[in-house]
Amino acid sequence: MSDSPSTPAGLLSSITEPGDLKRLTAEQLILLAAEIRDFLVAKVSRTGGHLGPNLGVVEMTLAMHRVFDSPRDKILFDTGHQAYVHKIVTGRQDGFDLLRQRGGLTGYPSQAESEHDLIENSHASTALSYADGLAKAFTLRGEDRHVVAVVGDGALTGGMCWEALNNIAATRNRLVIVVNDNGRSYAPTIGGLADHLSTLRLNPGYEKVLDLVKDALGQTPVVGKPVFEVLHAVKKGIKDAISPQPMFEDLGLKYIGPVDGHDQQAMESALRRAKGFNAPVIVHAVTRKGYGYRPAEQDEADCLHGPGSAFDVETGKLLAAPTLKWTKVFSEELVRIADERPDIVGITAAMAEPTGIAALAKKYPERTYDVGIAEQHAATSAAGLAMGGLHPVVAVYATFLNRAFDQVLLDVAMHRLPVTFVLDRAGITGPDGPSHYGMWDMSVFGVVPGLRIAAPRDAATLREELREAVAVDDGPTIVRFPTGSVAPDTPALRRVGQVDVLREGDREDILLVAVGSFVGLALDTAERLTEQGYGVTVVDPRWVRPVPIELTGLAAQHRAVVTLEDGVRTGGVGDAVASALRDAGVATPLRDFGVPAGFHPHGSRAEILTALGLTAQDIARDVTEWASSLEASIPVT
Ligand SMILES: Cc1ncc(C[n+]2csc(CCOP(=O)(O)OP(=O)(O)O)c2C)c(N)n1
Ligand SMILES: CC(=O)[C@@H](O)[C@H](O)COP(=O)(O)O
Ligand SMILES: [Mg+2]
Repeated sequence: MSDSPSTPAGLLSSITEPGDLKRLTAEQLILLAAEIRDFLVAKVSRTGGHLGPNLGVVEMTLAMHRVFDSPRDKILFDTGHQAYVHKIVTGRQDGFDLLRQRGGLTGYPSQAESEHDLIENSHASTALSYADGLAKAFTLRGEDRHVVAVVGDGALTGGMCWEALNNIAATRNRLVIVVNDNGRSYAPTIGGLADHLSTLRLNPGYEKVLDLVKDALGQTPVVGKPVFEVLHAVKKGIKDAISPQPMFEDLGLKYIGPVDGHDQQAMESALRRAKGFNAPVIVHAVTRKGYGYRPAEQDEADCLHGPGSAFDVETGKLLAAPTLKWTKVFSEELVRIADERPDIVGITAAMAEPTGIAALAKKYPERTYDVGIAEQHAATSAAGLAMGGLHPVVAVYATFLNRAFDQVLLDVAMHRLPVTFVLDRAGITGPDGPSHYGMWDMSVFGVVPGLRIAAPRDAATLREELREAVAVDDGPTIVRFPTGSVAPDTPALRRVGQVDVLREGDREDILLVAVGSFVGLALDTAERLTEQGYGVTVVDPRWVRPVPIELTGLAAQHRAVVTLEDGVRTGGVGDAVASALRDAGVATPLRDFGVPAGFHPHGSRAEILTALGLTAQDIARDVTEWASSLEASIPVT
């Protein structure tokens, strides 16, 4: 960047690396922040993405990159959805036209994109643990490098943060924790911690008062120790009077704040002081989610946390016509069930609106619990609720239940407790990338003794299987469905025990077992196989783990079995069906189709499934090739 920065209009285009920020004047930084906000709104309004969180961290991110030296110093983002500004100032402005699209920028930090990025996992409450380890490594290797971790007030409600803080407080490593306190996850952040932070947040920045005192004292001739003692006494008095924050200091952590996170100079001053401590320190920044863009600031639901697609810049409203979403079908049925069943209670992990629990909270606030971003606690708290005679419905995104496996296994299932986990965004989701794919549950939780998993294929079976799930009183259940618009209802021709027969061929050549949202794919595949001359039966087991025993009988009547699931193949439903056939002595050959175990790049759900060969055309081709290899056992007329 030239020594004399370009005209204000082109400031942003002149920023190609963090070093370019260090030459800007205070006035230019204000102009740059405005340009960045315009850039964020312009780009995200076309692609969708996490607008609210990123509008709230503009000054903070600029300050971090001016005070610290990335990538030598490491700046970590908890959850990572608020790293767009970081990407903008680290040479990736051009990539925002393809944000969250296949082949384009990811919506989270990405090591493949930049040496400035580290944490790629979009699951909350991990950054402080990474930071603890990284800071220890720098210290042990004798490297004079700082670690900065940005953690939101929502993420701070996650237990891992407190495990990390407990360890960090026992070190003297160079670690600056920036608490980005905007008072919200999606909705206002809940719990005692949130209340404590708001106590701090609502008091005037005692740091400002302190600076004023310092300035005043500074005019007198420096008298050394007595001045420091006076200053310290004043600071203690101010602290106790204005912003008691023993929580962090009792942990042994230095605390700076609350600081106005939109005051560039104040943020830089706080970060420079924190950097100078050369020890763990918390900088408590108070920000506003959606800051600087009225539709986001005024969005009471979630400050335009993450519009999923293009929206109108004037209003912030999505441009796409609304469709019936799986979540809404669940939400409405849950309220109907709650009307009939006073023992039904709902639990959300800081995602009441996105998971549909909000409707229950609206009608039965006393029977709905937001536990914060705390899925492990949600599962075991649900176990407690069940021990108390209630039937909890825990609604989370499928991917986030991964972290509560032990709780589901031993706190819920081992006690045979009636808890229903409703997993939204199950299967391949898309734009949020691999740490958001809900592809593991049917495999991981499929091994839990006594746990039953339902995978509805449409709205009618979601309602039916949700009711069946909450009727189970001797163990946990999972009901899982994908992101997006609900599939059209596919009525069954008949039901064999638990299993719905959806299509019958003129011969019993191939039994196609379709799991949940893959029923449509299975029916399309069946049509293609029929054109090849095969007789194809399509069935939906509905309850997929444990495998319904009727499948073994149906398999024995056919020459081949094919399974299709929107979940990881390894240990998935296909493997479970194969195991059941072996146990039943049914020798019918089986071919399973599912998501290969791996971290598949982001894109649209359709693009990713196509790339994985999970299309009717690809599957029919593969099945035909496979069947011909079996030849004698599957004659084609
Ligand atoms: C384990 C986990 N649960 C839920 C989510 C979904 N989620 C994404 S961002 C978010 C809110 C984060 O709030 P906060 O940490 O305060 O960051 P902010 O968006 O306010 O900047 C949630 C719940 C997640 N990413 N990870
Ligand atoms: C960062 C995060 O975990 C959520 O904000 C997620 O991006 C939301 O996904 P949906 O858009 O599917 O609700
Ligand atoms: Mg927040």
